[in-house]
Amino acid sequence: MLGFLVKHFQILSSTLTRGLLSKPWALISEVGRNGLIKGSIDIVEQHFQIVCLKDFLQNPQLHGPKIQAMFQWYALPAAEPSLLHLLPSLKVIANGGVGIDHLDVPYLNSLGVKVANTPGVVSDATADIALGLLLASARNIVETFDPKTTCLPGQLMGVEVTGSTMGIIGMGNIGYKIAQRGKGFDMKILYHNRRRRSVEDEQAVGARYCECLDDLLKESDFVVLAFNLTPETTGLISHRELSLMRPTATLVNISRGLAVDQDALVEALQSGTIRTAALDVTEPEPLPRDHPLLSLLNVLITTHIGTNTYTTTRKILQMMVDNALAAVAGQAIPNEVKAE
Ligand SMILES: O=C(O)[C@H](O)CO
Repeated sequence: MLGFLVKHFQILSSTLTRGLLSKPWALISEVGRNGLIKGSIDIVEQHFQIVCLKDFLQNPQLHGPKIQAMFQWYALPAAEPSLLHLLPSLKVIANGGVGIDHLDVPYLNSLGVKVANTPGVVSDATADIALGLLLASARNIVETFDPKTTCLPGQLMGVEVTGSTMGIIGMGNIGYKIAQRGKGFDMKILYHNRRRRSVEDEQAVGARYCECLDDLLKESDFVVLAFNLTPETTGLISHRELSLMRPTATLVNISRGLAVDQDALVEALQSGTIRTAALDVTEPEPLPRDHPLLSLLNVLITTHIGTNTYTTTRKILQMMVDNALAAVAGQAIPNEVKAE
């Protein structure tokens, strides 16, 4: 009997040591955006004890000193500087997604907090949305989504995607995936990027490098923004750039709302300087109900859904966990974002 109890006590204590008790604490900014993260949160719970921001804020003294990692998503309450003093043991902010424009990396680093993101895994789903927006906008898919009516010949005419020219600004992982998809539509691909891609990369998708952004704007039927938001790219597309685009052109934005001067865009859409815009990102998100962009018929807006698939969300969460575990263990973080 004694042997039985000792054995079970050993099993129980080792389970507790490996399991619940040994799990580091993590603060999670929100659980449940569209239920997607909620459905995948088990990935985090396997390795961390989590406390939601809302619960944490009710009693910050309770868990604050224990929290070593913070899981963060764009468009959800970012790590407020005022929060950070409540988290003296914080080692890492593991961001879900590739854009980290909402985080002040040098400041966080100066506090001893590292930042990590999830490049690569977001690219396919985000490129799919870019093409989805492009197609929907070109062919009036949303405007004509009414099975009770028939569109007569000559009404709501779209523009041809096959064989058209797509200019991609920002040819990182996501931009390149967009180019691959464009190739499937026999599109002529132009791109503008800080660094030119290799000749092999260009040949694989038939892309031509435009060192001069103006050339790309003038020649493209579809201009797709796929760059990271930085001080240099903030407001990159404004009055002058829009005026260079074709009156038949569409602007697709899957970057960040601040990449575009929205007032200039409203004017360009109202005056027919460009045909349409299709935006997965706006500033702010969501737009206030009385925002002029929402009253225009030639704009299509989705709600920052670039990465919102079950498959991609799980991949993102797994990568966030791997980044956070490495940071907590004091190891090299696989996808640390270093201050420039
Ligand atoms: O930055 C990204 O990867 C996406 O915008 C996710 O939010």
